[in-house]
Amino acid sequence: MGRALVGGMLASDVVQADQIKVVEPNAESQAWWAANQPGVALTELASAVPASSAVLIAVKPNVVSKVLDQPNGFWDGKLVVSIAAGVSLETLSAGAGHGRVVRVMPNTPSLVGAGASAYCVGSEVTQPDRQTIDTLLGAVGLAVEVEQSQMDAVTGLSGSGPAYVCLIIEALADGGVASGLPRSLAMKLATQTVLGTAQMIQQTGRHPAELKDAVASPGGTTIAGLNALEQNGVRGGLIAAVNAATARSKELG
Ligand SMILES: NC(=O)C1=CN([C@@H]2O[C@H](COP(=O)(O)OP(=O)(O)OC[C@H]3O[C@@H](n4cnc5c(N)ncnc54)[C@H](OP(=O)(O)O)[C@@H]3O)[C@@H](O)[C@H]2O)C=CC1
Ligand SMILES: O=C(O)[C@@H]1CCC=N1
Repeated sequence: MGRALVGGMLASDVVQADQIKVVEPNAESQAWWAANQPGVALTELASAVPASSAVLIAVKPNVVSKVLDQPNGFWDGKLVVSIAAGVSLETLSAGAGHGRVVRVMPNTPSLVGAGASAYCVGSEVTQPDRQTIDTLLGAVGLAVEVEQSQMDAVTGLSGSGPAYVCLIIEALADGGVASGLPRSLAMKLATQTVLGTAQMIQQTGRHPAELKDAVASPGGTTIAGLNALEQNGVRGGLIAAVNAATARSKELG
């Protein structure tokens, strides 16, 4: 996720590579950064943080407190931003030793400037800090401020959502193959159908149910397909997926 955010921010020109320092202990990941983002410096936490105004923590949730556990005053004057699922503002504040902390839930389409991020802020976050967050996240897609109480549900919906949509696209393509299309054509058509439908909903502002009805001709193909989806519990399955991921985000916290 850290790669997607940094990649998206660099592509949008909101930051330059020489403004970013990456701390990454994993040798394979270090090699990835060197090969794919050669302008970004790989360094250690002890030298990166003192030289930075803002820090983005993109490690797994159970590692966040370990990363924050540094000598007294280490995080003073730094805007500390975490993208870890379930990790609360209170945990971030306790680890950083101040309330200039931001909890963000981004998603992977940030890599191509089409992300959806929600964030909530700690007690000492200033208006300029909010602008910084809006600028950085806004550069890679939609950025909205929410209440912390909404973050687990955001995680279950938009944080995990790209995986659900990928599964849907893959399954649509499988259906095309099962119905006789070559794999590459089926994948192309499935992907463009999901993209185009999302754009149509966004640009027309019309309700998805209305747009769905417009596709279904009486006695036609679409209503036969919709009937199969309902019989197979797709709607209930997606609702259950968001609920399960929301519950898991609560557990991680
Ligand atoms: N993937 C996604 O779509 C999203 C993820 N997130 C959040 O982003 C965070 C990262 O997730 P994800 O990118 O999937 O996980 P990854 O495991 O791919 O990335 C985490 C990276 O942090 C490294 N790391 C481990 N310990 C440290 C440390 N002490 N200092 C610096 N780096 C360290 C890991 O190395 P190593 O592999 O050696 O452990 C790894 O390269 C999680 O908290 C997750 O909840 C939020 C939104 C969406
Ligand atoms: O699966 C996860 O835990 C992370 C958080 C949201 C998306 N990926």
